[in-house]
Amino acid sequence: MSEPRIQKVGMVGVGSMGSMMSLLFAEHGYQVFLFDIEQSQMEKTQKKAQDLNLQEDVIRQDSYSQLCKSLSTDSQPRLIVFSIPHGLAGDKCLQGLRPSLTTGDIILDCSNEHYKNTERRQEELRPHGIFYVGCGVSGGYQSARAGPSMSPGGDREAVERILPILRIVAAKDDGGKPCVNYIGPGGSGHFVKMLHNGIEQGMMLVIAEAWYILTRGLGLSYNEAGQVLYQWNESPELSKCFLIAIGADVNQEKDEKANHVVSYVQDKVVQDVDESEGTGTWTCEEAVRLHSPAATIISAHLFRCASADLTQRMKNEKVSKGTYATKPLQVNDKDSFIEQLRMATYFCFLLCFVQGLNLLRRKSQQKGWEINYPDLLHVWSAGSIIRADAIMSLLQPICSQPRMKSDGDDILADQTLEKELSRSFDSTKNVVLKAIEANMIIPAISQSLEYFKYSTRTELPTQFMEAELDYFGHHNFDIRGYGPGEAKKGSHHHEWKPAKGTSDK
Ligand SMILES: NC(=O)C1=CN([C@@H]2O[C@H](COP(=O)(O)OP(=O)(O)OC[C@H]3O[C@@H](n4cnc5c(N)ncnc54)[C@H](OP(=O)(O)O)[C@@H]3O)[C@@H](O)[C@H]2O)C=CC1
Ligand SMILES: O=C(CO)[C@H](O)[C@H](O)COP(=O)(O)O
Repeated sequence: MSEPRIQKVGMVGVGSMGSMMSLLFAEHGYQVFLFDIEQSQMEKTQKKAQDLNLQEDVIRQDSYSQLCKSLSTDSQPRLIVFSIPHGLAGDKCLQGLRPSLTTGDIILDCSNEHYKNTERRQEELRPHGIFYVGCGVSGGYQSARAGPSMSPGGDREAVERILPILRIVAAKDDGGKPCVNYIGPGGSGHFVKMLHNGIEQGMMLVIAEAWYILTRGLGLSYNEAGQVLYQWNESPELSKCFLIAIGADVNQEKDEKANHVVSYVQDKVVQDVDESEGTGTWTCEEAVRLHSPAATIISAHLFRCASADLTQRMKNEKVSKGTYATKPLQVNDKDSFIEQLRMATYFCFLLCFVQGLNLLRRKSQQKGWEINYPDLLHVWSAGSIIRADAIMSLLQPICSQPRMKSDGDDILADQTLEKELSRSFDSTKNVVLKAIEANMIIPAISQSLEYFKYSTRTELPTQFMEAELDYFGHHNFDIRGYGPGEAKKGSHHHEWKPAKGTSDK
């Protein structure tokens, strides 16, 4: 006998994302019961539902228990979707819901939650037969309304039960295939979304630096910079790249007084330092813990943190008296430099994905998640913030190789990818050279270049560092010429300078 079809959805948290998802579910024929600790959010959502003639199906609730009662039918399961801040909010929601939850109920947490919280909650609820699915949702509030990219992870049986609904509401690729797939057990769905946001941060800084070079370095007007980005978005390497497409819009947008909106946006990103969002910080923590050199992603995160404290930057600038101020870029041929900048953007975007996927592979191996990478790339191929048609098409076959599943080489060892990176390498190098001459701010572009160089070379300055480590710390080293050896303590020590009063150690 087939499972009874879920017809009602509980939505906890109806802010930017939750309100739009409520309308999305309602539009697809589900009855949606809302609960938010902020009354005004429920009112606003109901108002929007009314405007869309969906008021019958978007119903406000006064408590967690009322919500659960309204969702009850003769046939299980009940589905409750979360779209709330990370951490404590999720625990409070569960505390409120817990007395009303019964066997078979499914919580679908569509918030950006730390995967360890997800796994803790799964453990707590599992003995009671209650399922907790951690689901990444990407695409911002516009996609939450039109159909987001979704990455659910947790108990397979529970995910299979709700996949039919998710397939209805999720973004669709050009062939109409829903951008939602089962990611894996435990907290893998939320981990994957965290990583998506890490890649997103890297890409966002790369494009922000390119914008800075175009406008501050080459002196393009916002309209002209917008035109360049529109063209890039149609170019073979960067085709249909969401962050470039919206970057073009951002440059063109004017307010009612015909001023460019972007011209008065303060230059600081604050959600990492006020901790309203955690995914960037968590990605960096994971990269460090997993010894995975996600250089572009980490540099983007640190840069955002530095940007947030404008007061301090102002003080620092006063001390340096503007000595390091940005200067116009010196280039002979503007158009050909813009083309080099486009290729540099491509180079760095590719490396954001490489760093993210390599990190995920390490985590997947550690946790035994067995992530299906082609399926994951498909999830990100429409609706998501990091969607980028040409890059996804390039990565799909690379990520389909069996080595992605085993403890094999990293993605950088792939020939096809190497071809793409090597043909954009010189452009990137020239952009870095010119930008540095002009005191441009390019942490993501320069770190991408450095990451690529040190990841693909066999002779590194660590030769000297390892010698110094052995000099003062007796840390040992491997001998050159005898193969790479393993990533563990070498067998050789040289007595560079015996400690006081000793002739040997
Ligand atoms: N905005 C975006 O583009 C995206 C956001 N996300 C994630 O989705 C989640 C929601 O984001 P967003 O909609 O932007 O956030 P909002 O702050 O706009 O909405 C969250 C809502 O949840 C409410 N809330 C907090 N605690 C509880 C609780 N215990 N019970 C019921 N409601 C509660 C909040 O109320 P109050 O304001 O009073 O705290 C608020 O109204 C976050 O985890 C975010 O990281 C994911 C993808 C994209
Ligand atoms: O999850 C998101 C997009 O995918 C949200 O938009 C989130 O707010 C992005 O913020 P951050 O870059 O700080 O993680």
